[in-house]
Amino acid sequence: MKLKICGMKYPDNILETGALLPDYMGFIFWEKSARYFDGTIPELIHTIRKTGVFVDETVDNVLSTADKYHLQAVQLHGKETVEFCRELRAKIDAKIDVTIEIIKTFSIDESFDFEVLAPFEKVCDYFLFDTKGKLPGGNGTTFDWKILENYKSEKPIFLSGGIGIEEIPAIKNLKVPIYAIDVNSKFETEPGLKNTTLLRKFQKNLKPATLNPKQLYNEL
Ligand SMILES: O=C(O)c1ccccc1NCC(=O)[C@H](O)[C@H](O)COP(=O)(O)O
Repeated sequence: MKLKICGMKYPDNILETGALLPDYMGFIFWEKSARYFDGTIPELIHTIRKTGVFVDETVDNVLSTADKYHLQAVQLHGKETVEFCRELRAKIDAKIDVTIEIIKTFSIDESFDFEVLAPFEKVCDYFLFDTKGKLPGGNGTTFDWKILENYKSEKPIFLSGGIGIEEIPAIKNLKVPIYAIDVNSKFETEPGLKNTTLLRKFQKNLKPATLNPKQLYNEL
């Protein structure tokens, strides 16, 4: 199971967090966020996929930001449509020098209808399930994961929304194909500043040996 640490902001803290070798690191390119990123990303080991998080941006702005920061993944965290994702996918695929993953977020509450995902299957690489809240993201609350029983797709997901150390036992019992866990505010001392001691503890507790078989395929 992979780990994405989202909402990075400060260069020294980015380096310190990078030393934990997460699989993804997220940078928020939504100006209204307390974690809005407009700095310089320090050099990170290439195995960490730098991920830009966007909320209802234009395709061209997503692409130019991806170019500027050499992003390996873009996370669409607003109400982006299937057509938007298709156009973005086509423009990314036309690039010969880079591959950029598309992660499409869906904000989940008790009435979420998983049928809406079907047309997105072919135009994005992963779904990310976050908790529906006041803000598009970073609300710090979990959703009721029981609703994931309605997820019938084989597409691996990023599980997100208020995840902290206490959630690990429940994560290990989930029967959905989890590709990555996305963490953010539960590991902060202030918005954008991550507590690496706590993150290390989380990583250690999320070890693959204790995952269920459906989750383990991601480790092969
Ligand atoms: O974190 C933000 O400030 C944010 C603002 C607007 C859109 C997305 C944002 N975060 C994206 C993420 O991937 C977060 O990790 C995700 O929402 C979970 O955050 P949290 O509930 O704090 O764990």
